[in-house]
Amino acid sequence: MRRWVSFAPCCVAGRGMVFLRGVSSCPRPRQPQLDRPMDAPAYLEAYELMEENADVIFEPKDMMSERAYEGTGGLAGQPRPASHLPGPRAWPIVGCLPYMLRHPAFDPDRVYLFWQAVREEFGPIFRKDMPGHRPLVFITQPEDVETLLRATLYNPLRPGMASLKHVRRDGGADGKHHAHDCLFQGRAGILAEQGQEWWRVRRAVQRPLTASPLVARYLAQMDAVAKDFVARIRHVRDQQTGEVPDTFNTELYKWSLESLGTIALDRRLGCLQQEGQIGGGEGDGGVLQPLHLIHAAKQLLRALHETENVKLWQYFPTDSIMRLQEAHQVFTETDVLPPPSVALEAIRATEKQETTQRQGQGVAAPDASLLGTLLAMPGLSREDVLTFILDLIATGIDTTSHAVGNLLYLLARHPHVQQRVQDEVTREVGRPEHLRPEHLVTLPYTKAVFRESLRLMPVNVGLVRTLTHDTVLGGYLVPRGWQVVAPTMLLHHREDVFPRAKEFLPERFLRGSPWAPRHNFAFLPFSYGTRMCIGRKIAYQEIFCFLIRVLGEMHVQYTHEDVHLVNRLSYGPSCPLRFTFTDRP
Ligand code: HEM
Repeated sequence: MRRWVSFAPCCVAGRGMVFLRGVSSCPRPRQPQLDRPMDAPAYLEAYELMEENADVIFEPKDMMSERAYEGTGGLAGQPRPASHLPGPRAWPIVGCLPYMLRHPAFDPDRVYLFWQAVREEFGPIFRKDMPGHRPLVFITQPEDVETLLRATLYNPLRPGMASLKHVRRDGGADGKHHAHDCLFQGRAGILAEQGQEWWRVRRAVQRPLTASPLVARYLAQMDAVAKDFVARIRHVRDQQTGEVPDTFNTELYKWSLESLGTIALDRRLGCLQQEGQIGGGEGDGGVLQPLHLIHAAKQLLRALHETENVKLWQYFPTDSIMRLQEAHQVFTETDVLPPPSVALEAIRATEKQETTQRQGQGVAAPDASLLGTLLAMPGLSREDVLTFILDLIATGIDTTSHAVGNLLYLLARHPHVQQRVQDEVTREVGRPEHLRPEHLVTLPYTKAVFRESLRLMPVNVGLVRTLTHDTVLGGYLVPRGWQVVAPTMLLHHREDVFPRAKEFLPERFLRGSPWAPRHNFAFLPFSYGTRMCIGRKIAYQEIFCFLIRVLGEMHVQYTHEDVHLVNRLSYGPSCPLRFTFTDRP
């Protein structure tokens, strides 16, 4: 069965009001109608909350060119009807499948090559009709991305994750009763839910997840994980050549799970222990062993990728949906597997601890953990917290491990950039026993390198929204209910927006650069608005601990075949990342 890409949330792309400020000098192509449902006051709150929690990862002063974008802008006159949208020929029932499957650029692992070819043939906005779907509109101009995201700001409907919803909501693929049926109570969590139900949870978890002091409380643990990863590299690399084995992608994955576990599960899991030492994680009370956990997390992500791409599970229980259900249970059920689920166990431990610490009812202690804060949050049930933690695990592992893998690859291929990062890290941070929050904000060049790596080799496949009202995009009136996709690769590689777009030029993200992006909505790695990535602060902290510790101690080289991106739940590397690590003096 051939696969075609779907848009899982983490594939999909940020910043908050930074952009609103930064964009003021860009011409406003069109005035999108704002979807502000008068009968839904909760959504109105979203706007204020977004402003308060504007992304502070990328400071506007560091970030954007003030130059106006000189693109084609809006089209004068009446918009054309959607029926005039260009695109591959669509046949009754099969849509444009025959065109796609016969196209020389079509590769199910690299769908962006096909999209690029279609853009060349049909222009910057095109329509793709697929069997069983409403028409899908692809937009590749930053002005249209701005229109789309502003138009859906108050009610960001993101399609996808139907299989996760099925497993959580409808009692699982096998139709049997599972313990998690009562856990999820028919609710599917922020990844899969839309509208009021999505917002009910998102508004409660938004503040703790994006509050700098709370995330910074985990800096010491994430730093310890990064240091353990350096030791792990030394352990797994060839002692003569320094080259790591072709399982290194899995090592990155272990780092990511271990690092995320410090905040999401409030514990060290033990994924980076050397083989001889692997047992239960620290303070685990007998929960799953690290290797089982890694296996379950991998199975969850792989199965989710499959179920989101081939949806035969809607008609009968497929192997992929059964695997998704099985992996999901590993994190939730207490009676299926003898070791209690790691997520439930973490919640129980936190509840026990918090009950003794909490003075008043429903108020978390000032230094409460993320789990403790969420459990004390009014309006969030214990089941909501569990579901949310699972959502963090589902989205937070392959995104950061792929981002770091891509970054190491680009640094290995550009030794002069690597040298500059190392010089900056040595000068500004050195090799302290413990990293402090201020260390992470004194590395402008390293930040620029991180951004440029997310531009050239993005993690997110694209941003997707279902239109909640008719919207003019690229001069066409696209009807409400249609899905619109902004594919990252096609935006990030535009020569007119990113001069010398094919080159790795971190300087473009430094102030005053002649290669600076020409439009703010062309580069949204964490998306924009109320539905933007909620884990971006965590991702940033994890990745900077990694960079400081690994590049502070080692040089990285890569001598094998070129790496390109393949689409999974997020874009990942096409081959094993067999880096060579040598110790710096
Ligand atoms: C480099 C790393 C990452 C990138 C590039 C990234 C990017 C994204 C993007 C583009 C979205 C979709 C936003 C939209 O539809 O507008 C998203 C959503 C999300 N991300 Fe991330 N992400 C990263 C890391 C993480 C991490 C580490 C976590 C967890 C700790 C996480 C948790 C989530 C969740 C839960 C959502 C869904 C939010 C919602 O629907 O309300 N992400 N991310």
